[in-house]
Amino acid sequence: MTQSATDSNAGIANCYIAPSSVCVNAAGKRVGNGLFSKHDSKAGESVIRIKRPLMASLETERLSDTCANCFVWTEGSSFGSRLYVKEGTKVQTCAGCKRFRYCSRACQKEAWVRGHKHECKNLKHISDRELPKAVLGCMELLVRKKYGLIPDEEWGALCRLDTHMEDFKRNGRYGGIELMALGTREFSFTQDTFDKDFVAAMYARILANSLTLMTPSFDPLGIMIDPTLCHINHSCEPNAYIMMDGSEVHLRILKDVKKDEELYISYVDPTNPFARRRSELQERWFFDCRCSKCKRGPTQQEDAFLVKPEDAPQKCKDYADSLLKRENSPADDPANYVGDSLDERRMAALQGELFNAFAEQQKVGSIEHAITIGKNTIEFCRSSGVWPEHRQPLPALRDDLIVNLLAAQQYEAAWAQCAKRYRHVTPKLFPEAHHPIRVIQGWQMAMLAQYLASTGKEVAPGVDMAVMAALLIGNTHAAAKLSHGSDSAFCKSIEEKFHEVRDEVASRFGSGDRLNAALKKQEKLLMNMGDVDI
Ligand SMILES: C[S@@+](CC[C@H](N)C(=O)[O-])C[C@H]1O[C@@H](n2cnc3c(N)ncnc32)[C@H](O)[C@@H]1O
Repeated sequence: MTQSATDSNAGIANCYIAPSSVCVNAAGKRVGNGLFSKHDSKAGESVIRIKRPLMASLETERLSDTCANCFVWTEGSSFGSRLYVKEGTKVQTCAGCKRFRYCSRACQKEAWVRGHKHECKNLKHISDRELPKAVLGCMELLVRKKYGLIPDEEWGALCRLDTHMEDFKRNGRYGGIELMALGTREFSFTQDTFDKDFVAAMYARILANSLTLMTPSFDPLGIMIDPTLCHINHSCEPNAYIMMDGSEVHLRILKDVKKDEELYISYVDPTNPFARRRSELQERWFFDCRCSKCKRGPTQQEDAFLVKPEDAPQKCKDYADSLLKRENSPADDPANYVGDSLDERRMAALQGELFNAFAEQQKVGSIEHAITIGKNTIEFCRSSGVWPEHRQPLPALRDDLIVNLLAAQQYEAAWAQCAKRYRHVTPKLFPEAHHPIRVIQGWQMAMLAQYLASTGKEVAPGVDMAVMAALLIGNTHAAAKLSHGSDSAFCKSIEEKFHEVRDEVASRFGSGDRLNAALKKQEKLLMNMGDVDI
């Protein structure tokens, strides 16, 4: 076995593959596999560690500012919270292909040995052509296989992944796949090794099975595929999640699992309502979800309104009626389905309108415009009298609004939204203190508090932003050990900040009762700030 095979399989000893209870046919027979835990595992444990996924391919926009080997994103936008990226990190273009960039000679060398030396000259001729990430990823796999750089065992596992060709034929994407595969075969100079049907199947496999390549703060960078990771089934109430640390991929435990329990990640945003989750899973992964949460139906908090649809305020019903009269009413999209009664269709129409606003907020070019959409839609939800703070897409709208306010340097307004989220949204959506999204949000907020402290402005009466920052960094520090792992670059950077901030507040309050009282006071003020209507 080659070095790369040994490395990439280094950390899967804690799990095994066996028939899954969610992959069953109409007769109830188990027809697909899943990944199971070999031992009792506690929340925060890493049960799989893969040095690098078999294939990873960056988004076109990330090729210019991200290392194609270790995936360090040099230009990230998450306001001050990306301290795990070493200051001054830059990427340099490969002089040959002029497409990929690397942050160091060591990264360039690693990529070269892994297979880039065989594709660099091929890519050189087409350096001015934009190629989709799936094409680049597929080219990489084909070239590495052609030159014997992927062990048979791993290649076999990759080839056993479902191509979903029949599904692609049904949804009309098959033609596009054939076309892309032709280009992939030609650009990679692998016509002598693989026939066109094989390449089309591999391309389809990538589309149907890849996971999102991301930073430790969940900024999407591209796609990745790995035969081991591809055995993990989906659940809308997952007990595990994938976390990246540089090029390393970990499967970490979210909720304690017992020996022989199946491990699940969520392929989609599990905080979305029932019909939206299922529709996304069907569209992108071609299956009807059979997870424990879906089995309970649309009865969970993510499907609840503040009042029953029939009790919605008349003003809200009138507005929904105007949406129902539209030719393409959002209520007709199965992803917005709430129920068949008129009042439920009204709620479906409202929901569709909100998700459209969210899409618009993400699409518009100007930050100011995105802020206006975000604020107006949030205000609409608040005044509707039916929309809970934690029902999507309201939390997603607020998350984006915070990012945009930070980009527009409207720090106090961003803080107010963060306080609202901290108080009313995060604990509902992510009840576990070590939930990685909760940790990322806490860290972002801590950095914002630290910045506001440095301005010396009084954000609200009695608020001491330096102590607030210490409170938030302390909480994040403890939780990040579980969410990201003590050895991760992310956790180490928090650790450093934690010591720095703790020393600072200790110099003002000592380290005993006075400090605890100061922290408690700020926690209370933070809760009050979260209660303000915005
Ligand atoms: C990436 S594969 C996961 C591994 C796969 N079960 C196997 O045997 O290789 C994704 C496929 O697993 C099945 N699957 C995953 N999660 C599921 C769920 N919650 N309910 C039903 N099927 C699921 C679907 O067929 C889906 O297309």
